[in-house]
Amino acid sequence: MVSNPVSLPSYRALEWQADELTGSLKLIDQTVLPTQLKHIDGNTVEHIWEAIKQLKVRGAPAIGVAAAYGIVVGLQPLFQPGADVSRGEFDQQLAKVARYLAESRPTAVNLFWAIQRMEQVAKDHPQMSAADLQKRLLVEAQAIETEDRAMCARLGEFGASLLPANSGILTHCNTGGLATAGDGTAFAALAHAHAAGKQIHVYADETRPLLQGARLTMWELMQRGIPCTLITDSMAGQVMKEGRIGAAIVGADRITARGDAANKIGTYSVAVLCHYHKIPFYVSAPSSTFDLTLLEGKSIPIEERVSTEITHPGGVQLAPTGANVYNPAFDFAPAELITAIITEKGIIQPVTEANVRKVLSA
Ligand SMILES: CSC[C@@H](O)[C@@H](O)C(=O)COP(=O)(O)O
Repeated sequence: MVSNPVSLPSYRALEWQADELTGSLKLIDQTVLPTQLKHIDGNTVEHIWEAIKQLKVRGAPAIGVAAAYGIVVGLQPLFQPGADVSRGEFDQQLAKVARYLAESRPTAVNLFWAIQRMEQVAKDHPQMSAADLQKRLLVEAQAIETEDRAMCARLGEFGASLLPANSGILTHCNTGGLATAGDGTAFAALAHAHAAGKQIHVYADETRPLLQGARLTMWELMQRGIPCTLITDSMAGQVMKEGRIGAAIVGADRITARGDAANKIGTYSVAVLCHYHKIPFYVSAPSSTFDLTLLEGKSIPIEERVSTEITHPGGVQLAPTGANVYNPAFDFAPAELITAIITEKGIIQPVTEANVRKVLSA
């Protein structure tokens, strides 16, 4: 195992900021990166909902952390100076805010996992006053954030141990510090392998249509001094055929009990290409990304996004007015195409239902 310590990125996708009475969630607006490093202030639950919906904050783990803080922010309006908030009133607002946030995006299960975890705190403390419970919920949101950071570090260590040295590594979408509270999932493996002197060179798919690879992963790789090259999604097969790629590693938004892994659209193509070229295809995700209530990838809800993301990239019209568009934001790689799934609890290999359940229950 590679256990070289890796420093965290200097930028933080999300940061809780609080004065004595209220707090808000400071977010990097990821829609304007890399040309602008701009922050937004998530000081209402509507702001946070919008930020998730519009991908200002994105990436499965980061969405979960943002939703946890979103619950705290959504309950704050109850506590006006002098207000005596009853527990009934508090529970009603909690349910409302939880339902609202759950409607922001459908695929990343970390969103629902974090919301349920926050709601469970209230269920576990039926006698607690509203004011104390509000404080306790903030502690829970902070714990979700801290745990995510620790999970990223483990994913980085485990992932780096699998990556071949002196090799090109292909990645898709963005799985770094911008997508998590820490160093990332798949990205953490790249950062750890680089820090350990493995001499890797990262090939980043641009990741159509919203270009998380070109805009965000390239920005993060360059910020961290990791050697990297940008390619379009359609070049992945060619760079593999040229022998430039020793492994591919991606993140996930939801992984089923049998190990089918949903991730950004285009991931399935990468998995198929890896299979054809006999290149290991790794998925890296924390346990909060697993949905053991689902067996097969085809049951994962796939978000469909607006057609203008394809017809008008960056606001510039590219397709004829009125063109029919299909815009699924995710696909899934079936377990059979995944060499191993890296989790903070260990490496799942081969990817079978029995192994998924065994590693996750460790
Ligand atoms: C650590 S992030 C893993 C995934 O969430 C990531 O690969 C991805 O697909 C993100 O999609 P996005 O639509 O940008 O939220």
